[in-house]
Amino acid sequence: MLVRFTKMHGLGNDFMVLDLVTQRVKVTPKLVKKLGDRNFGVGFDQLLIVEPPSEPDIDFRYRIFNQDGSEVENCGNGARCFAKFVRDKRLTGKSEVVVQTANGQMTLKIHPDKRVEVNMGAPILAPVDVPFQADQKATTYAIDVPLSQGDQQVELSAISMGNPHGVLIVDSTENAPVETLGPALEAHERFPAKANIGFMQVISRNEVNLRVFERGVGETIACGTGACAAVVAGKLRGVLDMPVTVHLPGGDLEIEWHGEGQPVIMTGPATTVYEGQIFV
Ligand SMILES: N[C@H](CCC[C@H](N)C(=O)O)C(=O)O
Repeated sequence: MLVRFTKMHGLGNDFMVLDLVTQRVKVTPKLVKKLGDRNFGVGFDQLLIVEPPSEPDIDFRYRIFNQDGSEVENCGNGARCFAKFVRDKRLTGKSEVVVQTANGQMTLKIHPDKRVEVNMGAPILAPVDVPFQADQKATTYAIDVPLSQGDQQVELSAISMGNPHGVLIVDSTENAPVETLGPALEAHERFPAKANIGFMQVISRNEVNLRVFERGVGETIACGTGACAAVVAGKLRGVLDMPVTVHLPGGDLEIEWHGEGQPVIMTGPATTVYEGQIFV
């Protein structure tokens, strides 16, 4: 069967976007891995699925699959591309849409300058809900990491933006141990659902550099939920004021968060690269 798709990216975090409002495809982890393969398929960090809503007052259902086939709860860069996609494809005439994800909902707004503002909802900080194993909620946690060169203890924040994140502060993102600590922390036993791991360098009270080792993918050149989690961690640690410019290898995001119970607001670009068709 021939299926239409759109290739998009948010700061280089790249996506295959499938409209399952006007098409029908049975999405399985096996199919996701085949489509995500950069040699044998389209190739992407995540597959984004646009579906009709299953609840009132919701415009679309937004489903996200990582390149490894795992279905996940949120994707911030993908949300901006989702907003652009449904507008460009005339699946909606609205410039502000409400989408339902696996465990929440978000509001996506397209600005006149084409940047997309996403109300990501409030961060989740209770360890049990991240999920992260800890006796009680804290701003940071000490965690022992088994590495080939011997155990290392690191300090990190554990935050959910619908999906789980661990955030470390490093002196420099340039020489941060992303390749070693990234996979070790992604699969750490204290993150029972695994986690995305952010390495944040604080440049000023309103500016950070960030690299993210993403769950189910590896290091990506941008991570929207990772940028949100990093700003939440920085504010909780008293080192950031709002708004914050987050410099990712793929470009910049503007993030704003005004404290517990408040939503995180992320603003940034969304880009369409090409339209395609593929046999599934
Ligand atoms: N790898 C993430 C999903 C994609 C997040 C990222 N691409 C973003 O922009 O937020 C996870 O397993 O939770």
